[in-house]
Amino acid sequence: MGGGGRGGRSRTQRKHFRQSRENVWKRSKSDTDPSSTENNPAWTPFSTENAAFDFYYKEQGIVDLQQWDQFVAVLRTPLPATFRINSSSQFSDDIRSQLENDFVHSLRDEVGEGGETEAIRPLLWYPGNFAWHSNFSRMQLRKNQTLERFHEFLKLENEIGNITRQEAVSMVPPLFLDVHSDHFVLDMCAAPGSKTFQLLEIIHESSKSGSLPDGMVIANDLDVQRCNLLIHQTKRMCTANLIVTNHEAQHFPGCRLNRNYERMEDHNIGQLLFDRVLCDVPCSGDGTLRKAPDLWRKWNPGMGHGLHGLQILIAMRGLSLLKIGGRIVYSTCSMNPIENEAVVSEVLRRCGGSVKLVDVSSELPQLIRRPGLKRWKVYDKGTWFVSYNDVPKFRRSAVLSSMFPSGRGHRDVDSSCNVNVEDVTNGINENAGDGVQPVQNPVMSESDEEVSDFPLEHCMRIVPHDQNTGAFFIAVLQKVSPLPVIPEKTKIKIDDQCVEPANQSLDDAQVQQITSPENAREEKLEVVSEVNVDDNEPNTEDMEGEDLKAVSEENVDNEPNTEDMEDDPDTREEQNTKETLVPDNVQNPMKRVAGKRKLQIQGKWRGVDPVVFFKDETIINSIRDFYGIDERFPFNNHLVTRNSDTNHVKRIYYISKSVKDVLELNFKVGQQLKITSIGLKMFERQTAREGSSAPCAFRISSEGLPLILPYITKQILHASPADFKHLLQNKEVKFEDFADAKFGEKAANLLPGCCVVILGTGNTVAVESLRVDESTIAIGCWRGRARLSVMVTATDCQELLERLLIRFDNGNGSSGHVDKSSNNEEEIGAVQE
Ligand SMILES: C[S@@+](CC[C@H](N)C(=O)[O-])C[C@H]1O[C@@H](n2cnc3c(N)ncnc32)[C@H](O)[C@@H]1O
Repeated sequence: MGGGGRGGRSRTQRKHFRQSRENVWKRSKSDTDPSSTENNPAWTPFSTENAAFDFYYKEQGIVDLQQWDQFVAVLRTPLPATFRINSSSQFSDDIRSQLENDFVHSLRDEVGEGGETEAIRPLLWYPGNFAWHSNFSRMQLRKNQTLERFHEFLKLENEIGNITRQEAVSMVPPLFLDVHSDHFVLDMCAAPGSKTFQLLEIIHESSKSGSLPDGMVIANDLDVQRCNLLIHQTKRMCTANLIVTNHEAQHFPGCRLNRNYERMEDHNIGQLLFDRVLCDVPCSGDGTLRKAPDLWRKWNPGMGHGLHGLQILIAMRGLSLLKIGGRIVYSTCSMNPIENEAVVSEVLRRCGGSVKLVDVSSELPQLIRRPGLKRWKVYDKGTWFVSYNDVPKFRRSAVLSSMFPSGRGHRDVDSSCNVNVEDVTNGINENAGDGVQPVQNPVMSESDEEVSDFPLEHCMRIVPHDQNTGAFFIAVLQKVSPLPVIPEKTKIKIDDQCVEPANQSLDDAQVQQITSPENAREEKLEVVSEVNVDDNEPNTEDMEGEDLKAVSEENVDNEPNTEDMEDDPDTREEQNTKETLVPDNVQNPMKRVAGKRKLQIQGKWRGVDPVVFFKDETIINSIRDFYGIDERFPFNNHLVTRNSDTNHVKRIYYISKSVKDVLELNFKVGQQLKITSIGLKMFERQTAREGSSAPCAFRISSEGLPLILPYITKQILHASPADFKHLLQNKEVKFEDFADAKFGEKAANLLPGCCVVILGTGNTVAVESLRVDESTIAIGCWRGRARLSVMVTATDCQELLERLLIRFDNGNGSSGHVDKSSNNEEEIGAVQE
């Protein structure tokens, strides 16, 4: 958390920021002797002392002074690693039983002192006990040999998507959103996507095999590279109900049809409004000090001040996009009241009774939380202010009335417009910044200390020493009526600094579409290419608040080994995706420039792959016929591509009805949404080098298989566990080498090309009559001239083998280990014959 805002930095600021980070590392490494600390879990190369921090938060009273020592002592220790089982995974029960029956005992025996240590245990407050706490820090998991098997398990399951490594407190906000499977949810600041993943899990939880929930999630983030991380994270979920967008949350498009259009057209949605909004805003991130100890050196009170204005704007935009009766959760991983209670108060003030703070004290009762603060002060340049009245005029551009409990004075000053979004987005506010050292004798202003009139005790503060976590702030708000209307004449300039008047709000339910500055910046060139996400996943665990490296744009998607496949010219082109500058006056921007990739345009967004409905009947019919796809599986308007040249389509994505409705609306409103990723990769162009005798040019992707599986009637085989395992272990098996000769024969009788192999129960006679349901295990294969080859990644093979071994427990001593040697690290493909 709190790493937000980098997207708005200028190049020079980014350079300074990088340099200062590097200096922190250099300084701190030379301060310490790594050899003596290597295996010490408490070791950190950073000093965890910061006098300004103690001074500031003691005065703010975020914890009772009697508890201060305990609070900071815990804050200075490394954070225990926590993780969550994906509740919608078909393997969630297997994983849980593996944890309970194996790891709980083995880890306790191995590392528990005298056996009493609870090495790993479920977090009782998480519904269904899907979330788990370990007593080991990330460093311990990496370094401690006895934990190796557990660490490997976490890494593998995380990669597959069966579990997500995520900080415990970061799991809390989505739980208070009360999401239902038919909800439209907006995750405004979503990257790297751990909460988006949770939201998707909830939406998918009760879906039956082959059906999709009615709801959907739009995950938005300002930062393109972080968006790519999010796409990678959520790809593990295999969902057709997700759109990823790339906007400034405070300017998120309204997508509202005008009234004439509404009358003329029979459409599903007239405006993009949401049932739930998650507003996990960029913040100073001091709640993550336990996992990001370098923050101790950098921390100063100004970090929070600098983000306050942006946080209000984002929350207000979220509220304006929320349906009446809908819920919004505002959260930060900061402990600073200026980013928390002050923001909530200002939002309530602006909404004038149309929004209420919800008392959720009876929800998740096992989660220990503390009430929000009702009183706090504002610290600026050596002075504590208890009221805005005492702030000298020359400091009023940095110290805003909205920062105070009463918010008094905000009507006199256009407070939010005084905040430079560029600065606040960066977390750098020169005016508000303070030195690290506290002033020895701070001045206190004269006025009486203010107390908020709002029921801020309904906000939740989670503190580290209550349940051995990081710190978090959460407020749950409900929109009970339309937001206050803005009189026509006060619909003020909408520029980078200010979306709305300081004391009034734009409600999309009432106000016609606004022209956001972002919409106007059509010329912004950012290459966001179709699923150009590195499968060699950077560890996105707990990335909130961390500076992220760019994700490779090279497409190493879930493709079979290219060595074995014919080179597809289109693939080559897409893999070399790089921004190509096209002169502004170019007539047809989609035209190919010799040897270079065309500049993609998605509506008004240049440099972004377009989203196009795929309607090529010839291809669709060939796919339907080849796999015998049941007519009940809806194709019409559910297929999209990211290539407007439909003759060269490489991948076809499947979208749910909810996503389709949003996409259709987006076309009608002039493509206001800048879509980075949409839907589920369902089909992928594929030919074998052995000569493309395959009648269908498209294979089914591993992500799409679970959804379409119940509707496939051709090119499908049921294998006995022995043959299924044989396939997974060897990756390619000659037809005559299968244990079950009939199976080999059936494989040989398939049409050449992609096919699906389903794991049977062991009885070779009965397997054909098995019904496909949520528990069915199936893999994509390639029927070549003489053999079957699996078309899933080595990691997936390994995971499936482990599951098989646990399920069937055949006791033959086979390790089930997959030989990765003949393959590219990630991919297994149909092998040349
Ligand atoms: C606290 S992190 C979000 C963590 C995320 N919700 C999760 O659980 O993985 C804040 C995010 O806000 C993004 N951000 C910063 N300024 C933004 C803005 N103006 N609009 C949208 N996103 C923004 C940052 O790129 C960052 O990814």
